[in-house]
Amino acid sequence: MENLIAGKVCFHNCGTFLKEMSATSNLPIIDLSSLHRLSTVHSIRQACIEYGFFYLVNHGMENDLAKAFDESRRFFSLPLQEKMKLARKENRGYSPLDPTLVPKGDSKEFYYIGPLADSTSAYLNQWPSEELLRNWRPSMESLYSKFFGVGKKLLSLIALSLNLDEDFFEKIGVIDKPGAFLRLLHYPGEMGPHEEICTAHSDFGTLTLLLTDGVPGLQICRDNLEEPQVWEDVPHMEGAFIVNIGDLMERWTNCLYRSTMHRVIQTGKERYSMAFFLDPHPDCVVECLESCCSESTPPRFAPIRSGDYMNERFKMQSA
Ligand SMILES: O=C(O)CCC(=O)C(=O)O
Ligand SMILES: [Fe+2]
Repeated sequence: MENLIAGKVCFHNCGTFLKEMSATSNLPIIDLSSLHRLSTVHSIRQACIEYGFFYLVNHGMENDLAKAFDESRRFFSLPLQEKMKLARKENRGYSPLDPTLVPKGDSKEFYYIGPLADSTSAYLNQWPSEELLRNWRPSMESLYSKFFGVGKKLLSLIALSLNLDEDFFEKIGVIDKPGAFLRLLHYPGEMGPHEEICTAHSDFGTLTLLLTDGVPGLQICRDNLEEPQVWEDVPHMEGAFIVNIGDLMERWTNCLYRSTMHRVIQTGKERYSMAFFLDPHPDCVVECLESCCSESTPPRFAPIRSGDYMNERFKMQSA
C-alpha cells in the first residue's frame, strides 16, 4: 500500500527543480442547473478522472461574486496592524505576507473562516470589529453559507457519479458536520525572485470551489511525474467556479478521481481569489469505496481519520 502523504510531499520538495513546459487547459464545463442529471453526472465523472478540475456554471451565486470580491478587497486594505489583531489561530483568521510564515516562494496574504454551524467551533472564527468593517461579518457568513449550499449540491452529484446514493457523503459526516473553510486570498503582484506565488500543491480535503478575479496565473499539472512537467494555464471564466478534487476524495476513489497539482505563477499584477474547501468532519474515516476497488485493483491506502490526515498535511506544509 502506497503512502499518499509521503508521495505528495516528495513533489513539494523536488517538483520545482524539474524542467517545465506550458500549455492551455481545456477544462470541461459542468452546468449545475442542468435538468439532464444523468448526463451531468457522467460529465462530472469524466472530468474528475481526466482532469480532477472543471468549471462549474449556473451555480446560483453569479450575483454574489462582485460583492464577495469587494468585501475581500475591503478586508485586505485594512492596515497591517489591524489585520494582525486577527492573526491565524486554530486555522482561522489572518496570515500575513511573511516569508517566515509561508512556504518558500509563496507571495500571498490570506484569511480563513471556519465552520459557522458547529456550536463548539464557531467561536474560533475571528472577525474585524463592526466599527472597522461595517457589515463585513454578516456578508461573509452569508457568502460561506452559499458556498456551502453549492458544495453540498455538487457533492451529491459526485456521489451519484461514483454509483453511490446521493446522500452517501452526507451520511458519513462530510456535510452534516461541516469542516468547510473559506479562504480569501490576496497576491499583491510585485515581481519577486520566485516564479510561483502560490507553490505547487494539491488540496487536502474532499473538493474545492475556487473563484478568481480575472487576473491569470493559475496552472495545473496533470502528471507530476512526467518530465518535462507540463503546466497548463487555467483561464478565468466569468461567473464560473473552478472546482477541483482534493486528496481525501482521491483516497476514497482509490486514485480514480484525481487530486491534481496546481499553483499560481506571478504575472506582476495584483490578484484576488477565494477558495472554499469542503473537508470532512475530523472524525470521518476515509477508506476506499467499494465501487472503486476489486481483486485486481485493491485499495492503495489504509483507512484514515480525516482529522489525522489533515493535521499531518498542515504540519508538513508549515515545516
Ligand atoms: O489563488 C488561486 O487561484 C489558487 C489558490 C489555491 O490553490 C489554494 O488556496 O489552495
Ligand atoms: Fe489549492
